[in-house]
Amino acid sequence: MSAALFEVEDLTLSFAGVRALDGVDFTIDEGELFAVIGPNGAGKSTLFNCISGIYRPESGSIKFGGRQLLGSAPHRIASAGIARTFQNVDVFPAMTVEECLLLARHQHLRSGPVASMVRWGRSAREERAALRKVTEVADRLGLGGLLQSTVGTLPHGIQKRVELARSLCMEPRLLLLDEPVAGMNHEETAEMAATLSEVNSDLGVTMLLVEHDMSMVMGISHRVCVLDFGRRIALDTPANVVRDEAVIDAYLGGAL
Ligand SMILES: Nc1ncnc2c1ncn2[C@@H]1O[C@H](COP(=O)(O)OP(=O)(O)OP(=O)(O)O)[C@@H](O)[C@H]1O
Repeated sequence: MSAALFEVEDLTLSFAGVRALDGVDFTIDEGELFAVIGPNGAGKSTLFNCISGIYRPESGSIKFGGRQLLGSAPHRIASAGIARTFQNVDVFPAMTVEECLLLARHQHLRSGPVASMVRWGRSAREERAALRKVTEVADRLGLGGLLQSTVGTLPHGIQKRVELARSLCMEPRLLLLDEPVAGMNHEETAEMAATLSEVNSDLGVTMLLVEHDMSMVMGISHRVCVLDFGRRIALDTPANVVRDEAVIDAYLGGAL
């Protein structure tokens, strides 16, 4: 890990007088697996929506690779190298896994529509490269044998994997993971945690994880930021965060 890849400074946003984010600061290093936790209503989704350009904060700064992201449209933020997954599975149920992943990959194809239709020259090469990338990502996530399966017929845990694969096909430098194990059983959760760890360490994808499953968060994260009522109340290693008095109070000792 070296210089900070991602910097959030003094981020503030209110909804009808409720401070959803109140002067939040943190940085994420290149290669880091960084988690944000907090009780319901702490501001985690608001933070994600500010980073992906869906909400515009009242004040503060969000920098990625030194570049200011505030004011950029969501598609520009995505093409800058920030991909995200959603709390609820957000995949096209009628598509095959392969089609779903190719669609994500198409963001990287530079050929115009005419060349794409006749599939020649650069377009044909890009198409082959896209298929190679999709197959490589699918194999890594254990989806290699399911490329021709229809997404909507697959179990929830596998659909969450397809969603992760889709975001990895975009080759992000930063991956925002919104509750990646929500609704998963114990076994699926353990498998997803292992996959995220591998993707982080083997592919070097920097990750910002929001998750309620504390044992999963504490097991795979390098550092954990804790929000409560929109304020950062702790930022430390998992081992120190679980001992932090303010964190224990915010969770009433229940979740940790
Ligand atoms: N679009 C909105 N309009 C009004 N209030 C909102 C909106 N989005 C969030 N809030 C409020 O902002 C605060 C933070 O909500 P947020 O959804 O960010 O919390 P969270 O930590 O993601 O919670 P959860 O764990 O339940 O998903 C809450 O008080 C919430 O009611």
